[in-house]
Amino acid sequence: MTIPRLEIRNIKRHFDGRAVVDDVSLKVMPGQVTCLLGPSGCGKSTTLRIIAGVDMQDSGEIYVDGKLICDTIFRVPPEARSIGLMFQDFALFPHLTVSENVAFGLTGPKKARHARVNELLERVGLTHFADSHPHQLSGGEQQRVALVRALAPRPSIMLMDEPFSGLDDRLRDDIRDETLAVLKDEGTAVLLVTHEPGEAMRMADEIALMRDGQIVQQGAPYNVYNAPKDREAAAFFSDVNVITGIVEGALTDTPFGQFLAPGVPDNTKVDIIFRPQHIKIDFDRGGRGPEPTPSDGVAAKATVERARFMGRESLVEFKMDFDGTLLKATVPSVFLPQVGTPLWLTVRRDRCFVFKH
Ligand SMILES: Nc1ncnc2c1ncn2[C@@H]1O[C@H](COP(=O)(O)OP(=O)(O)OP(=O)(O)O)[C@@H](O)[C@H]1O
Repeated sequence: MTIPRLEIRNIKRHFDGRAVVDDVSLKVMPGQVTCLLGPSGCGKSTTLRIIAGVDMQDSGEIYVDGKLICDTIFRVPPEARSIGLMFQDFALFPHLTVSENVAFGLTGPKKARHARVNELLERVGLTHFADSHPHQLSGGEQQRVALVRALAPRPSIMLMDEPFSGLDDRLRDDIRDETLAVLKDEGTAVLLVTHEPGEAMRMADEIALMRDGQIVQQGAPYNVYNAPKDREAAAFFSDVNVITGIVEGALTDTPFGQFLAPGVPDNTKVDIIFRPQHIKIDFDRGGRGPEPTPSDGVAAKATVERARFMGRESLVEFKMDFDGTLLKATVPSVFLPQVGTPLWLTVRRDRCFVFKH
């Protein structure tokens, strides 16, 4: 088995008696990008600061390549951890040129340092800015300099805290993709903190979803998105629709047909959760609606409440005939039915999640 490049075990950190990081364990494999994803204040940055060595855990251990680098007694100092850091306010040194910034953390013979700086500037297309000063560069260019400055000493691990949040939207996706390509070229293990699910989905090999100081779910983006652990985990990634039902014999009846609720006791209230893109819309057919199908179950009648064009897709809001529940459906491209139009909805049953209420 490959040894993780970075492993933290049972890290805890309290501030004013409150567990801000509450027993967090995590592994990052060589060449892998793991995103620590969660809402503001859930303890992501504190976890990162502890790994970087700028904050200290109350208990727990940190290992690099299987070797202990920090517990509560033994502590390798931050500068000896072979960890690169990149934070939102990545402050380049204003009085140094771009190449001097990149060369800053390098040691060894001058020729080798020079070659490394040139190689990295070429890699991110900034060779022509080598002798410029940071203020002469755009935000995106400065961000790329910060990236290669952090990577110059070939850290085996990179810790990144919301590194793209200072960039404007149009730039961000390109910079993310380029950053990812450079990190993969270098084979660095990356732990990236973000509160944006889209960023995590785009960058991560593995997502660790964090809430209230704990990792609640961890896995490949596809799995975390398509098999959320609970309602909150589902709702962190997109809008969700919720209908409720009562369990009887491990099944719950809904206007969309029956759903399995394995292991849930009788008379328990459950939520059936599904994303707006997993609703299918069909015509009224004189009030009959479509026939049931094995994959989509039964159709339920609804009336259009509102329809908006969002660019890539249209968002249609429905009021369900059965109990007035409001559901949201997204449809690729343009679909703008009149308010009040009766339509029939089915849901992708394999994309529905049943959780206890
Ligand atoms: N030095 C400190 N002293 C007291 N409380 C702190 C300290 N550092 C962090 N906290 C608190 O710990 C909690 C978690 O902070 P942290 O910065 O780790 O969260 P986060 O998930 O990274 O959120 P954000 O994305 O907003 O930075 C917050 O409530 C914060 O106020």
